Amino acid sequence: MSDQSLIRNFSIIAHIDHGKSTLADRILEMTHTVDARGMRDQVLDSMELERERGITIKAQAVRVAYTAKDGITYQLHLIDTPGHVDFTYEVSRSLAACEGALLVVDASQGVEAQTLANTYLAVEAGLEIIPCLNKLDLPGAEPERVAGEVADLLGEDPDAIKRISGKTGMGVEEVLEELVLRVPPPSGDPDGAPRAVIFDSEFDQYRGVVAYIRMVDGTLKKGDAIRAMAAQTEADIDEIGFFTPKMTATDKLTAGEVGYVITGLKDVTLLRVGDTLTTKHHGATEALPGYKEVQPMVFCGLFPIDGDDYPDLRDALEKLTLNDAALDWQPETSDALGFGFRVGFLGLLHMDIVRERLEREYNLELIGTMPSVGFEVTLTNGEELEVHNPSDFPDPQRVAEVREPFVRAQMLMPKEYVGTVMELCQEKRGEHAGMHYLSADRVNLEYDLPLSEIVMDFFDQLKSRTRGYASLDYEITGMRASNLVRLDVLLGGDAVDALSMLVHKDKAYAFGRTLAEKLQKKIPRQQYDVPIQAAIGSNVVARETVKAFRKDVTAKCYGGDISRKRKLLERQKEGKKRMKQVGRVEVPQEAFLAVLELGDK
Ligand SMILES: Nc1nc2c(ncn2[C@@H]2O[C@H](COP(=O)(O)OP(=O)(O)OP(=O)(O)O)[C@@H](O)[C@H]2O)c(=O)[nH]1
Repeated sequence: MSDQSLIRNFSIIAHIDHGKSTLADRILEMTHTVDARGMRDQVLDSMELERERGITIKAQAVRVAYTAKDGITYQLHLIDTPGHVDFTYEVSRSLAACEGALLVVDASQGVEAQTLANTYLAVEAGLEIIPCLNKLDLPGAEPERVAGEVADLLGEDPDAIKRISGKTGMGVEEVLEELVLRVPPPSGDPDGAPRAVIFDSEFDQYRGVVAYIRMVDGTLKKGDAIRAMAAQTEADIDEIGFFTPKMTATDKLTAGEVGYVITGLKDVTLLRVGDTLTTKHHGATEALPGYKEVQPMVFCGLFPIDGDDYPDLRDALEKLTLNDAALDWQPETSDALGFGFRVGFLGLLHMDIVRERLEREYNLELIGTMPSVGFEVTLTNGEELEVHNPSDFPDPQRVAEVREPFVRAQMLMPKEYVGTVMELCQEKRGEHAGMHYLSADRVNLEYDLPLSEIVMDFFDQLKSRTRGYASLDYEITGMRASNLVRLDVLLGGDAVDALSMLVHKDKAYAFGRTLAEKLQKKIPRQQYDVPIQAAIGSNVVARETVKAFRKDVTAKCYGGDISRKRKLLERQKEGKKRMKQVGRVEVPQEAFLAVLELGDK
């Protein structure tokens, strides 16, 4: 089918847990896209980790045939979007492949930070937005209040907003009717030079890179020689098709359609999200707008506990990179931790996911250093540096200016928490940027904050100070000059490079003192006293000592029960697993993250 007037391309956008995947499942079920037997919950979240964590990481696209009440069968493409702040760019590209969006808001919760962020992205992309209040089956649902919030956000009539339950299916059909009526069909040129936007790409071990595309103009056919305009990649189309949600091969995709191409390329960076595909011969000369190379924003060092695993860690990173164009890494040597890699991520969730996959799927035991952001440094001789690792920070004498990334954060919360959240933002060097009421008692607070503070423990603090009631979203707004200094930690007199960090000068002393206290509790007793010092340059700002231990763990066994003794020794070994020998001192993984707990003294 290629009559554009019958195509509707849409996404479902929502705050985390508001029920996006459940609604998608219901739509697939109601349109018989997936039969009852093939139906498992959340068909669209295919990655194992994704399922386990209940979050959507990869955007997916399914073709659905829907016969509306007017008797016409429409071809709907449901494009799933990642639901997390780390993947904003991917969300924006998925939305660029659509003409409409279903905005799902949990009627027992209300408008949250990602509701706003995703709505803004959808408005920016010029989409027709159909709001739905979800989870109406819950006794705690407050559709009237939440309809008011959504109505304010979109300028809609609160009574016209759909009331649905993704769980029971109530109201879902009405939403599809509305979608067919209100979302405009695609309007590209079916006879023009082919142009398709890549809104996702993934690596399949057997088939190579699968690029998810939305045809904007013209036609792409099996066998066509194609070109990715930004990456300058050329390849032939081995297979072209669409998702039902199974991959279903076809001979061509034409303007308005959504599907995939397989080319045999082996590296996702060759077909990047946001790039435009055209044909090599008689192709388009102008790419579709909006392509951007994503930059890693958060960095951390990853080191194998057992140095022999270094080559395995490299292999594992290479494999993950095949499927993750946003992952960036290079070898790093640390005096303390040996050989490892400095890895760049889009954000903290991305970092957690990659670490977990390395440990789980590749069986690696890793020490991860404190996450840090990328800094820009201008030296006194005018030279510019990018610093991704605090231990590479130049001698302060040579530094003319340091700049760090700032974000504009939006925090939504009940009004009684505004005071405590403002206090938190001030502590984290925030600048107030705005505040308004969403409804009588819910407030949207905006602050400009350094990303480095968010990376530390901001989200946890926000959650704990608002008893879980606040939601957060942010976007990077640019670099700003800051007065930062490097704080070093010395164990047994030796500086441990992996524990260095950049902190604001005004906070450095207090920070150093608390950090030394935390480390003193984290580092187990050893055969001798271990002095811990925090220093800025040669200036020691704090000092603590881990006293030598007096008792042997096995001393209590009286040498009698040999199996018990072995067990104890084994347990001790187990506990040591996540230890790293740093000079003469054994340091556990948690010490490297001690700084994350500085807030909750
Ligand atoms: N009672 C009720 N629960 C629902 C409904 N829709 C979703 N849920 C539940 O809400 C939780 C989150 O639903 P999901 O569909 O996973 O939410 P999501 O928005 O896809 O979440 P992310 O993928 O993390 O963005 C799950 O426990 C669902 O079972 C509904 O209509 N009624």
